[in-house]
Amino acid sequence: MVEAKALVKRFGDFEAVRGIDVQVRKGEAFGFLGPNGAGKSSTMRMIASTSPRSDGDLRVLGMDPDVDGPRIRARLGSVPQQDTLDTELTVRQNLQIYGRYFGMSRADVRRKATELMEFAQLAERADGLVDALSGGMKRRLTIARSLVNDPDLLLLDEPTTGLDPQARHMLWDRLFRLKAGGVTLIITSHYMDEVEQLCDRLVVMDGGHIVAEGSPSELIARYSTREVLELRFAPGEQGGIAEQVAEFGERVEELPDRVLVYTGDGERALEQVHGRDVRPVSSLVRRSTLEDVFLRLTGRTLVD
Ligand SMILES: Nc1ncnc2c1ncn2[C@@H]1O[C@H](COP(=O)(O)OP(=O)(O)OP(=O)(O)O)[C@@H](O)[C@H]1O
Repeated sequence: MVEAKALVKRFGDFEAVRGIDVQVRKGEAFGFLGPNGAGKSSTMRMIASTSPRSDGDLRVLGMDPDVDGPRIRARLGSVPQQDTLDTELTVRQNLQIYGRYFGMSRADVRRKATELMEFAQLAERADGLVDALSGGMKRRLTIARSLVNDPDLLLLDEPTTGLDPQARHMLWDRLFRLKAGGVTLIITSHYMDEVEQLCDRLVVMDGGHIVAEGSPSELIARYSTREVLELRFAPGEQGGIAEQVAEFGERVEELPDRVLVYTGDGERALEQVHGRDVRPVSSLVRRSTLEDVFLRLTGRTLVD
């Protein structure tokens, strides 16, 4: 569906995307995970064929965006980071106007809008103004709108940023349905849980580069341990702790607010910590996540 080789995006002298290779296969959910500024949105805009590449090679749905931009755009759906809904129109009108824009007949547009409002769980709000919708509803409507042309490929740039947990789960559920229906999804996110839940494969991006690629479980197995023990200390008491607990894990990371011990057995490590008379104010044993992968690869956390 997408094939990029040595893809570059420059803004003046600044290289936002520094020669990345990416392949997205039909029917998969593919993620770009990275912090703000990693180059995810710039990459998405090139794939969406709304921003020209500066260098390298790019094929989307088998076509070159430089040559076939309009044909590519007619076959993909794009959900940008910021909603661009017409807030003074109703839910139904937003969908219908978009359908007309794709050249659909009035009857088709009416049918499609009804189907999409069902899908987005917005049927009850059909004739209400967009302005009155919650953030989660607006996002669902933006996704519904991007599906008007039955796209083969759906691009979602930070789909749940700013939404509360319940709204995020509802939106993930809709995305799972799309995937089950055969739509290829490309998702950018700086939330590791989002990528872990939704994506079959992902690339980790940092500073315009791809620093790792694989399925969530492959990346965790390759770059982390099964469990992590998180230790938090009273203000000013964390100094020197990392050295004291280093031998209880395969690796120890010291963050400003906690010490992380990477180990196959977190409970055992916690017993050892207590045995050493180290007294954290709180401790937590959890499984490894993509956040740990990112920390290992870059020395930084995803969300500061
Ligand atoms: N139009 C532009 N002109 C100049 N610099 C830009 C432009 N768009 C993006 N950049 C810069 O390119 C870098 C990558 O931005 P990009 O938006 O692709 O990152 P991102 O990973 O999507 O992060 P975010 O989640 O903040 O959008 C950033 O340093 C950004 O400031």
